[in-house]
Amino acid sequence: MQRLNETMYFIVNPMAGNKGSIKTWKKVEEILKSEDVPYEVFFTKEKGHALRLTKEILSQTNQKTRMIAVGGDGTLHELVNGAAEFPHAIIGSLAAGSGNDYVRGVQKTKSAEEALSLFRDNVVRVIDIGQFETNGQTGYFMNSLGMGIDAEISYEADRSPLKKWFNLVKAGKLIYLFIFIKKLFTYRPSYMNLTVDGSVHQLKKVWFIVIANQPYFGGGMKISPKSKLDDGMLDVIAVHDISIMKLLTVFITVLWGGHLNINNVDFFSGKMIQIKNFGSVKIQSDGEIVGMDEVAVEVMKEKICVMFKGRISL
Ligand SMILES: Nc1ncnc2c1ncn2[C@@H]1O[C@H](COP(=O)(O)OP(=O)(O)OP(=O)(O)O)[C@@H](O)[C@H]1O
Repeated sequence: MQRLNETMYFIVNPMAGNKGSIKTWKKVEEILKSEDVPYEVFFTKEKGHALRLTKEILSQTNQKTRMIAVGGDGTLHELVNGAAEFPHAIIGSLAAGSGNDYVRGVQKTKSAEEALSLFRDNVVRVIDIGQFETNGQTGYFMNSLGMGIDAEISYEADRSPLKKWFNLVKAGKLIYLFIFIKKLFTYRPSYMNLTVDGSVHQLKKVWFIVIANQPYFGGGMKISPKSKLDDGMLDVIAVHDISIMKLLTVFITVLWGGHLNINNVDFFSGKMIQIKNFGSVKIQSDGEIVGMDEVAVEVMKEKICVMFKGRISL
């Protein structure tokens, strides 16, 4: 059996959570020091740096190695993409971003202290992830991939000068609500072909299609309540042919997962999924924009090892 590398590796995105990640890291570093836990820390300098650091660290060892993202789902997304081809990687996260759906839906810890104690206990499991190909690029997602208004909101929120102001008054998530309301009146739902394990669904006026590996997306919305991390399947939620008022109902009921009872909120489950949009719309993967209009997704069964608290079957 492979030995465990005693050193824990932390990759901190200093910009995550309006720089709140630094505060989280300092608190955790104090505990690590006071308890003599071996660790190394790296601070990212730009987008893409966490992925490169993860590859560099993992290529220098073949011992089982704990790689921990300190940030939000964007930082975790980079760690997963850097680690996916290294079977000795073990993934964890200290929630310090604005969404933190990975910690909410996969790792299931409620505080940094609890997460740290989980990392030290080293309770692990191997889970599925999604692999996508879009516009000639491939990558992985841990939480979900979406095409439609969700990706357009992500894109605009990240670039909005208002984000800084919402963050300053500690209401960072409100930028997404603000842009959602704006998009309700400007976004044009489009025609999409959705193929799930060979069955083609021609959908009109699609607001968005999300392919989920775990229940949560968008910072706490229970988009796919039935998703399991180890079933070798991905779940697909397609919202189409509904009025703006009904879409608002979807965005309220999704908070507890009640949206699946609404007409034209369709649910599918499959291993290979393709979406083709007729028009021009963005694609997000764990909240990061990865492409446009056409994507092929496949489940990678039991691809990655994560630290995990909770029941064994989700
Ligand atoms: N040093 C850095 N400077 C700027 N951006 C960075 C840096 N390190 C990582 N990033 C990028 O920051 C983005 C946001 O990271 P993350 O999701 O972890 O934080 P967040 O606060 O939850 O952000 P958001 O509210 O945008 O989701 C990611 O796209 C990541 O690649």
